[in-house]
Amino acid sequence: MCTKMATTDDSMDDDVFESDDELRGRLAVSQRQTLPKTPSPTGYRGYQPPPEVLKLAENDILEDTEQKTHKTILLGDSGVGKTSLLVKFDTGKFQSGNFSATVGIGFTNKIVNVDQTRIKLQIWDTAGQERFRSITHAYYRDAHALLLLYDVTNKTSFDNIRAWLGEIREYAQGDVVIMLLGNKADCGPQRAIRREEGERLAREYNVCFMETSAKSGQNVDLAFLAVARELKYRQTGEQDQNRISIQDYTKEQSHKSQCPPCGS
Ligand SMILES: Nc1nc2c(ncn2[C@@H]2O[C@H](COP(=O)(O)OP(=O)(O)OP(=O)(O)O)[C@@H](O)[C@H]2O)c(=O)[nH]1
Repeated sequence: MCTKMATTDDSMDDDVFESDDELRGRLAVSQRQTLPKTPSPTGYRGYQPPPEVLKLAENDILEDTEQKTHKTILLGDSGVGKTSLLVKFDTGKFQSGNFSATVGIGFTNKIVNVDQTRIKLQIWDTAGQERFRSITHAYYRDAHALLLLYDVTNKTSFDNIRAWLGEIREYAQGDVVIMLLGNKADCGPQRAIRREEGERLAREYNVCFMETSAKSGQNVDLAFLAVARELKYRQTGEQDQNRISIQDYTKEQSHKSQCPPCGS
């Protein structure tokens, strides 16, 4: 179903802060005081990375701990599918049904292979609701990459992208990797924003663009892979020989996506 249900779950378990004492101090205390305890979709205590990720970590724990972590943040209006995209990437699953808005912020670690190098992404899922904006601003500053989502069935979420990009300019580092994603691309009949409009906006702001679907999985892995590639090659200063082919691959796979060179 493409219809966004307007229910809100004003709650967040502080489990998402377990591995980050600083966050625990900054955020969780106030939330614990004011909100009932129901876990946010990505902040659950029993979280286990998929077996292939665990295996990678077992093989070379030393290297992984020494490896640079790339802080990657999902941004966009409430209901555009940030949590769903992350859950799909992380678990391969899509949970349809009642929409429960994210409260606060939480992260998931993922390792992505880019040309025999493991790139560690620490992916933060933020709450899209306006009232949490001041919390999420604090996280922009040290972000290496931002995935900015709109919902192709929701014109307001697309119109708000300019405001989001303004905030990014204000709070994030100048060299942050930005990927614009038009999510819910599976929703044919309800579509309100054409792919070309997304592409045009991305060109205007000189950012990468793809259409995605957390439901069908379209371009979900590819979006994170493209971000990891960009981070890797920026970090090493090497030329990405496969960059062109990734863009071609994106087009061929979906006929619905485009990734102009980031920041060029
Ligand atoms: N059809 C379709 N529905 C989607 C897709 N992605 C998310 N949804 C649905 O859209 C609703 C909102 O998704 P969420 O992932 O919770 O949105 P969010 O951006 O995390 O929202 P906030 O936590 O409030 O910021 C849910 O009902 C999802 O099932 C998609 O690609 N296709």
